[in-house]
Amino acid sequence: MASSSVDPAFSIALPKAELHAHLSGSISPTTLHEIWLKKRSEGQCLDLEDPLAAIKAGGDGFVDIVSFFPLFDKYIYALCNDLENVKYATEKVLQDFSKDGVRYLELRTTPRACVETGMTKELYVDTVNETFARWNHNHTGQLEAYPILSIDRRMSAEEAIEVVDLAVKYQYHPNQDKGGYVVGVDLGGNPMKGNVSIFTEAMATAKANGLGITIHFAEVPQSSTEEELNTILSWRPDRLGHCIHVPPLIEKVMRQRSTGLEMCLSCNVLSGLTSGGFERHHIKQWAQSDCPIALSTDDVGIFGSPLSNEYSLAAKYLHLSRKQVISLAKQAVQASFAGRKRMMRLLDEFEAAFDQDG
Ligand SMILES: CNc1ncnc2c1ncn2[C@@H]1O[C@H](COP(=O)(O)O)[C@@H](O)[C@H]1O
Repeated sequence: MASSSVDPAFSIALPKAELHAHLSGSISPTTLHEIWLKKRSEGQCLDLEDPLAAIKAGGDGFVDIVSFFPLFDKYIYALCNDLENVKYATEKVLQDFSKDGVRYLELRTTPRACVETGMTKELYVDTVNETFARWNHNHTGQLEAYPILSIDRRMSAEEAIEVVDLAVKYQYHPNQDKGGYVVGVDLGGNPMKGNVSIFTEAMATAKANGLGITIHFAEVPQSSTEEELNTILSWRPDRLGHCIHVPPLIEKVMRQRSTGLEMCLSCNVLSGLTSGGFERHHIKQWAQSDCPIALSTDDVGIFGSPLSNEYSLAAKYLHLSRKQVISLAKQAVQASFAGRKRMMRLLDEFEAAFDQDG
């Protein structure tokens, strides 16, 4: 492999670890379109617009953040409201990440129920876990995938504990094959909603059971009060996602702890969560710290930027050589909840091949 610039072929070939992607936001418009056609042929979803028209970014790929969150509740969840389609969409998402050269994936999802189809939260998690189990079994040596269960900020304390209980029930234990693949718990959802302090008990239970903890952090000014951020830090999270509006004192603690950071460039820029475009993205400030950075896609089905493109963007805006891009990919592995040894080996092999040719 010649030592030239970071082009798309290089970014796809790079063995990548994706740590911050939402299952329902990673379903491609094409897959949603297929589900929509199937449902319509069965006389369902007749009032729902074609996903190929409904999920469209505006000019320059801009996605309006106000209509972003309702897109899930009103649209994507109406299509993926039964176990058959949840399974189908999950398989398609795993295939899409694999095609993009992702070799390790932590995919987060919120347990969801639907009375009309008989889908319970437990059946939802069971179906997702089973799909991951089958994938990992049938694709050894390719993409290795693990679910993370998300608590939504709108949930009650009891609902959050229910999510953690499911995560424990389906937890991944590396040395004993119990069939579970869940490696962690996330807190996400609309950052304008909720009071995070009610989730302290749920997070303590997750931690006590050895699950990884990752939290959406300082996404908008309203969710960036010192009170909220200090509450989250008191849970000793392993990783933090987005980290846009971090006050200096909080930043100091994160740097001291070398907390893993999930950075979603396209999501932040295209949704207007950050200002100043890619050029002024806060990844530049964190690149100078000891915090491992995991470049991530967040919702590739909506923002349309696969992980390989996120690496190309980082190379362009941080002015990275191929060697430095490989180091960045290793940082993501350092922050992962499983599979580190295998991924480091893959990246070392990739680097050695690159050294020989370059
Ligand atoms: C700006 N980025 C974001 N910030 C916060 N939460 C987000 C998000 N993007 C997605 N979600 C959360 O993920 C759910 C969809 O996937 P699952 O149904 O769980 O698989 C959304 O309902 C929202 O709660």
